[in-house]
Amino acid sequence: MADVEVEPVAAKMEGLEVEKVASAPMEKYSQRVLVKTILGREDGGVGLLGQTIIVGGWVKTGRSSANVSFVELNDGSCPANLQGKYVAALRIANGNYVFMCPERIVSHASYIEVVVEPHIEGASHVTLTGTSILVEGFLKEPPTEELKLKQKVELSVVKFIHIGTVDSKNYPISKTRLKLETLREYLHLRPRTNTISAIARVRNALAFASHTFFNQNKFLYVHTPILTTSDCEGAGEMFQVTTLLNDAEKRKQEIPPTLMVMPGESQPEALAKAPKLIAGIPHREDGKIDYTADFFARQAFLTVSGQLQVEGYACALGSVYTFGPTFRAENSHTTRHLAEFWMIEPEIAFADLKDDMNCAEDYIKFLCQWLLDHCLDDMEFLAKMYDKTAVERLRMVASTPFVRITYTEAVETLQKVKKKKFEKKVEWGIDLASEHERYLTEEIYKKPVIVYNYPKDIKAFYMRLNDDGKTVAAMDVLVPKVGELVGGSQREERLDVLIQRLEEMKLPKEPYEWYLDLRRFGTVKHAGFGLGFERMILFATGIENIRDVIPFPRYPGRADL
Ligand SMILES: NC(=O)C[C@H](N)C(=O)O
Repeated sequence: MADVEVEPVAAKMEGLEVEKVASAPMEKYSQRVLVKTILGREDGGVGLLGQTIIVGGWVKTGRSSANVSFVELNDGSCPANLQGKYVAALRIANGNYVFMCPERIVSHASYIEVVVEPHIEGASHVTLTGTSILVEGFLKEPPTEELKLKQKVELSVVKFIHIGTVDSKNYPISKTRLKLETLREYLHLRPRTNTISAIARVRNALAFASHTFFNQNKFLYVHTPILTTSDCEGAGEMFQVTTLLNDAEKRKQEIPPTLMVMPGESQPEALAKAPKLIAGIPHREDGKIDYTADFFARQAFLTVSGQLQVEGYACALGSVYTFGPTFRAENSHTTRHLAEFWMIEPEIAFADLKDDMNCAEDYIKFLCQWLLDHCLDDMEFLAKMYDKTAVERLRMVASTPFVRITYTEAVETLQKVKKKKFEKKVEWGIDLASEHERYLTEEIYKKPVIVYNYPKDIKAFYMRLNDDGKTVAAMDVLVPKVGELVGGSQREERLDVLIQRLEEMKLPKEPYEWYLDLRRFGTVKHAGFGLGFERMILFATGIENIRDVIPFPRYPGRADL
């Protein structure tokens, strides 16, 4: 509830019945009522007639003539929807009603008309797209029956509390429909668009749903580090951390010896060359500055996955998960890769691959159902604009058992495909490419597919070796539109086998000593997976490019803003 209850004086002035008005609460920490608080009510705001309220937002579109001005005010609280828009519409007039886009607004209380008498100060400054306004007015009934069909309440302006003008010639997003690609140039302004704001709400809902799912199932949320020396995937796709302390003076301090690894060099090779300090800067024996040791004279990287660390917590607390940004230094320019992306990684003690697959399937279904229950307006808007099948897909995924096939079966199935020629030939042992993954889910099974028991040579060292000696207990969840959504495995809990796997893969043992401890001291079978959060949003919304589903995408060449 608001601490400030505005007296409905203006309503009285209009001769409205104001004895019994429900109140539209102001935001607790903001000086306005959200449009959603009014229009999101079941009665479309009727119970609030007579209330004096303050709304605030940014003008979406506006028009004015000699005696009529009209703007749509977007406060970001409501989804655009199929019938119209959840925006406040401002009309400055004392004459007849003017509709902005009547055909778009059908029988739905999706925006508020805000009527301003011409004498109101500021009335002529509020129509430009991008203008911010905070406006006080009272809710009244639209004057005609026809209008009442379209909206239940309108706001009659008493005064403008704030007007933030806009330099409209230079406002980059003043056009109503800009391509998503163009909007990427304005990452700071694009959340004002219907699409990006809908995606932001879907993203928020999926994050909340994730925490809900894992907490309901008694998983503990663990924060794993961003800076680490552990290469979880052992693939060397890590970004290195350097400091801006290039000034030798600043470095004239005792810096401990460090391990130096140059590109193309193994850690043992690097170890063989003892480090030297010259003017406080770590130098290699060959005289070159050791730029790799720039995290206070040690190496550090941005994490590729929180898995290894979260395993430590699983091996103490049972079921845990981590959720945070992860980084991959792949020079990928596809629509499905980012250099910085978010991953949700549950890890379960006393669990095997089957438990892992069950958990992943239940979790994905839960997310889909959550969007249907909590975000349908946004989902329908996105479906209408970008992918007609998106909502249907959510319903299908939420209610249909996923297909489960081994990698070997997947390869055999793909080899039988006559209709399509794959760019990459399907042979046992290959890493399935996106074209194969999508063919399985979109053409053959038409639903999510879990492929498990992959060849050990294409998977990470930590995955449990199967009895056949050729495959590991890994699983990927593949979904239509996206391909791989989840990757996970049962972990190798046997110390000797794990050491052997590290050796086979020519990975140094030393950096993983702490990880091996988890097998030395009270090892248990355990399993986990990682769900690429942005890929989940792509899959849910049908948006084509992953750069549009994260607020500030980072990809090769793009880290500004
Ligand atoms: N937690 C996981 O199993 C995810 C896996 N480490 C990956 O990055 O794909």
